[in-house]
Amino acid sequence: MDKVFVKGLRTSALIGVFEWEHEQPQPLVFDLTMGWDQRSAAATDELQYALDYDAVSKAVIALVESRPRQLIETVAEEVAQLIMERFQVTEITVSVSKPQAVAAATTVGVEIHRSKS
Ligand SMILES: Nc1nc2c(c(=O)[nH]1)N=C([C@H](O)[C@@H](O)CO)CN2
Repeated sequence: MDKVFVKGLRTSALIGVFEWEHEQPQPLVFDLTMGWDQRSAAATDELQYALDYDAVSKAVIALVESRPRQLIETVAEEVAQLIMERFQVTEITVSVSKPQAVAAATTVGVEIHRSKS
């Protein structure tokens, strides 16, 4: 299937298992790859037939910054479910990186893939 992607989407989140992590926001960075048939958008040249990556990005930032969570797995799943429901996406890969989590690593994170069969 065709894809629409968003890479390196920066958010500021209260995220982590430690108490201080719920007081001090830290960056979470998202890579999203979404299945989307591009033919209608290409044939009409109209945004209404495209998966609007700007609207997707704003929705992800609003969701991530809406409340504290412990695990990045939780936020990855919530992002996948939100995009699938709100934007009628049937297939998505969500990668979440937490660059300040492990001092010795450039970044750490999780990646999930969800699809509606
Ligand atoms: N698989 C995960 N491992 C860990 C997480 C997480 O969200 N998923 N979180 C932490 C802590 O919050 C850590 O980031 C603090 O540095 C540890 N392991």
